[in-house]
Amino acid sequence: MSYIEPAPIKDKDNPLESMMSRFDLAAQKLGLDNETYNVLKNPDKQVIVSLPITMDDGRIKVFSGYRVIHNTILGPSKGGIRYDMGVTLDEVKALAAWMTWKCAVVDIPYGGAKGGIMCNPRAMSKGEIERLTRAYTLSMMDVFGPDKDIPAPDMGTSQQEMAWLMDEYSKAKGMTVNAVVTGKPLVLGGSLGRVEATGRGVMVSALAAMQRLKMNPSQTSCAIQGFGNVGSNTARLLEERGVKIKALSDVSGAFWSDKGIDIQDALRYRDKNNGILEGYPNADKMQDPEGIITCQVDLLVPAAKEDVINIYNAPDIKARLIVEGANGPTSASADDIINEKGIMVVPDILANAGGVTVSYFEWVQNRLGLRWPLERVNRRCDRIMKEAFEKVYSTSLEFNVPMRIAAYIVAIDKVAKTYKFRGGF
Ligand SMILES: NC(=O)C1=CN([C@@H]2O[C@H](COP(=O)(O)OP(=O)(O)OC[C@H]3O[C@@H](n4cnc5c(N)ncnc54)[C@H](O)[C@@H]3O)[C@@H](O)[C@H]2O)C=CC1
Ligand SMILES: O=C(O)CCC(=O)C(=O)O
Repeated sequence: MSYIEPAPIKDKDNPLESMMSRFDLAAQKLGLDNETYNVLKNPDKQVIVSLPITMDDGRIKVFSGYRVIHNTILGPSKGGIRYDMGVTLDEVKALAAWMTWKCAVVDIPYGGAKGGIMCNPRAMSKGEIERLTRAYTLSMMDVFGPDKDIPAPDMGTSQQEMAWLMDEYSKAKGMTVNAVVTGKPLVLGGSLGRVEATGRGVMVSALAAMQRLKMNPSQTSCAIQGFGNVGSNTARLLEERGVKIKALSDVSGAFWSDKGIDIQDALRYRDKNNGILEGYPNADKMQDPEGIITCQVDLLVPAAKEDVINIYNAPDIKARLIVEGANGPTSASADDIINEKGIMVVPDILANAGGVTVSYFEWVQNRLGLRWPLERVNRRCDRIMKEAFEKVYSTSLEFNVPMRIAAYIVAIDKVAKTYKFRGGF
C-alpha cells in the first residue's frame, strides 16, 4: 500500500482571493488609509511544519501542518484547527484573516489565527490522530499560549483533539494550562454550551434575518449542507423553533423530504453510522449532492466548506435567505449574482461567530477558575450575536452595501481605530 495521497481537488475559487476582494471593497468604502491597509492585507506570521508520524502498520508518514496568525492588535490570536485533505497555506491564510474580522464583528478581545493539517482523519485510527495532534502541538510550542495564540476545533477536529493538545502543551510546560485551548471536554475546563455554540449563533442570526424579511419560522423551509458540529446543531435548533428542515447533506450525499426531516432521528442515525448519513432511510437521496444548494427552500445554510456557492450554481438558488454556517462558503465571484437576485446573506464572519464567542467565555472561565451555568453562557452569546447582527444590518443601510461588506466594514473600522490609538508603525 502506498502512502502517497491524491492531490487535493482545486477549489473553483481561491478562498484567499475571495477574502481579499471583499476586504479591498470594504476598505475602499471605509476610506481605509494605505498604511493600515498594507498591515492588514498580510498575515503577521505563517508557520509551516512537517510532522513525521508512525502509522499503525509501522511505516512513517509525513504530514504538512500550518498555523497562520493573521493579526493580534485586538488581543491574543484565536482560531480553530482543521484536519482535511483540502488544507493549503492559502486556505489557512484566508481562514485566519476571517478570524480577525469575526472577532472584531462580535467585539471580543482577540486577534485572528487558524491552523490545519493536510490529512484525512476519517481514514486514520484514533491512535494515529492522537500522535499527529501531539506532534503538531509540540511543533507549535512557541506559537500557542493562553496569552498568545489559542486554538479551538474546526472541520475534522473535536473536543478530543483539543484535550490531547492541552495535555501535550501542559506536559511540555510542566503544569496544567487549560486556557491554551478552547472547545475542550467539560471535565478539562470546557464551557457548557461550546459544542452547540456555533449552531446556536447561526440560529440566532437566521431568526434575526427572518424577522427583517418578515419570514415566519413555522412557515419557513430550510436546506443545510454539512451535518457535523455546525450543521447538525443548526438543524436541531432551527427545527425546535418551527423551521422545517427539508434537505440535509454531508460528505456521503444529500437527502430530501418534502414533509421535513426529523432531526433527532437523523442525528441518531448519523451517530450509529460512523458519523455520516450514508444510507439514511427516512428521506430520499438526491441524485446530485450539490443540488442541495439550489433546492426549493426558503433558507439555505451552507455549513461544510468553502466555495460551495459559486458562479455555476448561484443563478439557480431559490432561497430568499442564506445564513453562512461555514467559513467562506460563497465565492467572491458569486456575490454579485446573489445580490442581483435580492437574496439576503448573513455572512460567515457574523453568522458563525457564536463558536468563538463561547470559546472566549471558556477562556474567561479558565482564567478566573470559574464555571458558568449554561443559561448564562447562552444568554450572553445570544445578546452578543443579536447586537452584532443589528450593527452589521445598520451599517449595510448606512453604506448601502450588502451585509457581507457591511460586516467587513464594521470589523476593519474597529481594527483600524485600534491601530490609530496603539500606533507603533
Ligand atoms: N466548529 C466550529 O465551532 C466552527 C466551525 N466553522 C465552520 O463550519 C464549517 C463546518 O465545520 P464543523 O461543523 O466544525 O466541521 P465537522 O467536521 O464537524 O463537520 C463537517 C461536515 O461537513 C460535511 N462535509 C464535508 N464535505 C462536504 C461536502 N462536500 N458536501 C457536503 N457536506 C460535506 C461532513 O460530512 C460533516 O458533516 C467549516 O467551514 C468550519 O470552518 C465556523 C465557526 C466555528
Ligand atoms: O472557537 C474558536 O476559537 C474558533 C472557531 C473557529 O475556528 C471559527 O470561528 O472559524
